[in-house]
Amino acid sequence: MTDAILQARGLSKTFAGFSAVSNIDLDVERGSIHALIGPNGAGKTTVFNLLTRFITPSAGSIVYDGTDITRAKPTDIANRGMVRSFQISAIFPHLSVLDNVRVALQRHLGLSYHFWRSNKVLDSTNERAMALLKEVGLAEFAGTTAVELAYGRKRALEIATTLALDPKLMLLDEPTQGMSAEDVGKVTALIRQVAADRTILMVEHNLKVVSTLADKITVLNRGEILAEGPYAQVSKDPAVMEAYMGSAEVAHG
Ligand SMILES: Nc1ncnc2c1ncn2[C@@H]1O[C@H](COP(=O)(O)OP(=O)(O)OP(=O)(O)O)[C@@H](O)[C@H]1O
Repeated sequence: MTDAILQARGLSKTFAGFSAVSNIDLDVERGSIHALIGPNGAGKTTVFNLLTRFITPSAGSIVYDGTDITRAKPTDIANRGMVRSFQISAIFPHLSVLDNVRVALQRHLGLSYHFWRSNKVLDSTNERAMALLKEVGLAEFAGTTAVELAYGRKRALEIATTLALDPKLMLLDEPTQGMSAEDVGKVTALIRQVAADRTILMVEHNLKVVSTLADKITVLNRGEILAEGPYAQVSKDPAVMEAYMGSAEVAHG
């Protein structure tokens, strides 16, 4: 029996008559890493925006963890544990790495700014913030100003601030984009680690990352699902190969 934490049915989005996403059914299994791939303009970002309610579907329904969220507010969804990586991870560049995670924790707890400023409350989040930094391998950078972090470590900090919201389902938007091969390897390992007791849905252009991490891959093309399954299966699918032919992503692979 399947246990989908996220289920979309007949999801569609039309922009001024242009059908960006049409009639998509998606099942994200609890505890899995699920990747959304496809050539440029395939509709991946639109699907992410629909699932997280940044935009409203023209048709279809979305059920998250047993609740219909088709009309829910993005913040309600985040509070229920479906968190998109950049949603709270606008890193404050001039705060320390530790303070960035503490701010995220305080936001999760819904405490007011003034309350947050009390030393007692700050101390109480210290321990949890340090644990999160440890989890993403940034403990030794706790006192570093965020802006000074190398690029790969900034993404690790983003993941830590996302983890601060205690997500059940994390949506990662191209987590390895623009990274050196070394950083790609590190972030891949980090994603695998944080996925141990969570579900991950990711848009990712790097096919090597996808092939390493994803349990299931949904391939989008022109707003529709072209293929779905494990990497070994979809990568041999003639329709997928044709859709990728001549597209930039092949080079990334
Ligand atoms: N707000 C909008 N208004 C009009 N058209 C849009 C809007 N957002 C997206 N589109 C169109 O919908 C299609 C899908 O775009 P989307 O950004 O979801 O694709 P994508 O797969 O994320 O592409 P990329 O890999 O280039 O980021 C594109 O043709 C795009 O131009």
